[in-house]
Amino acid sequence: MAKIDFGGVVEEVITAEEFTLEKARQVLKNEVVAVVGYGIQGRGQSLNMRDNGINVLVGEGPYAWDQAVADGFVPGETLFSPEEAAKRATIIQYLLSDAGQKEMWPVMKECLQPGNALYFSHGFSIVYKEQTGVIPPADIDVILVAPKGSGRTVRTNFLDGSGINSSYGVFQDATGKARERTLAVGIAIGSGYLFPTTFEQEVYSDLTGERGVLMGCLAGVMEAQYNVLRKNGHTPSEAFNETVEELTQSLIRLVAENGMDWMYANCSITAQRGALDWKDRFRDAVVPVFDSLYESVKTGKETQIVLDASKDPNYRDKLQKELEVIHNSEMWKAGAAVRDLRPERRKK
Ligand SMILES: NC(=O)C1=CN([C@@H]2O[C@H](COP(=O)(O)OP(=O)(O)OC[C@H]3O[C@@H](n4cnc5c(N)ncnc54)[C@H](O)[C@@H]3O)[C@@H](O)[C@H]2O)C=CC1
Ligand SMILES: CC(=O)[C@](C)(O)C(=O)O
Ligand SMILES: [Mg+2]
Ligand SMILES: [Mg+2]
Repeated sequence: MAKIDFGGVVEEVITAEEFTLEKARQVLKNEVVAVVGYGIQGRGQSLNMRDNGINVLVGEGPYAWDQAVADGFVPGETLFSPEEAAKRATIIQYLLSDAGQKEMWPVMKECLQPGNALYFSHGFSIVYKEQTGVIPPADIDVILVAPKGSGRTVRTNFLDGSGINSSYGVFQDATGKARERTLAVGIAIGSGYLFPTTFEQEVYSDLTGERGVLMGCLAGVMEAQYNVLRKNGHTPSEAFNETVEELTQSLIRLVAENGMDWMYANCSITAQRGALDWKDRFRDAVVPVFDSLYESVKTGKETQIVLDASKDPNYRDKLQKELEVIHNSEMWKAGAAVRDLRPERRKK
């Protein structure tokens, strides 16, 4: 276990160099892993495990059955209904959508055998058990590996050799092997390192992060700035370039490469001075929003919103419409035009 100093706080992380793929294969050699739910995470994780030589079954309904077949899973051999896959496995990766996990739980519960491991990639079902009803029997392991990125990236990073970071946790250790099983699966799905968490810390931070800086806040502040520029007479190309394109094509890459100060260090004095002054104003302005977001996560209000929305049979159609509004907005149509003009795309 590597002890790593994260800005003065020492944490123990598991790297793929310490817990090697060879070791993961050894730990999992007598296990059958069923990935129940061939969605965004299920697909990425099962393909990576299969490529890593793990014995993987997929459990899926009509929703993504054809995709699983197209990816080489064979009906009756490596592809089954969710119940059948779960019954045949020793480690059950429960990767239905969070609302789907609640819905299917009465059936799934009956498929679990003593000594199985029930695996999640989110603390949602377990932590909000009053709302989901997901209460596993005492004689199984309940474990978590939560990749910190989209399932799409879990796969593409695996294919380009870079990997993804994941958090891991054990909620219930019935076999005495829960931790080892967790780490083995974590490495097998393509994690470059695994940092420790609990189901509760994972779900609180994840729900906050995606509603906040990673997705909701990011989209909101981009819209706000774009609209102000447009209101003041700037063209769409200018407003989009100054709000999104320069970020994704230049500045955030510098942050990813070497940190925030590196990005500042590589911009003009003019930009540095102004941005450093404005940074604190923006931070202070959004603190109340983030406080109320965290509260809404902790109290289960966000959970209820997700569960209620997913119950609507028209949810996917409604989502499609919401995404179309974004897609068809001037800002994101301008974005499409700007992306097509990137030198490397024009060369094709
Ligand atoms: N999407 C992502 O990249 C990430 C997802 N996670 C977690 O991984 C788990 C799986 O999430 P996703 O891959 O996004 O799931 P998803 O939305 O892609 O759905 C996975 C499967 O769930 C079933 N399903 C979907 N909606 C359903 C419904 N309303 N009722 C019954 N079944 C339904 C379908 O069989 C589908 O193939 C969740 O716990 C999620 O929070 C964690 C990290 C990132
Ligand atoms: C990709 C990820 O980890 C998210 C944003 O938390 C999610 O899709 O739930
Ligand atoms: Mg996440
Ligand atoms: Mg999430």
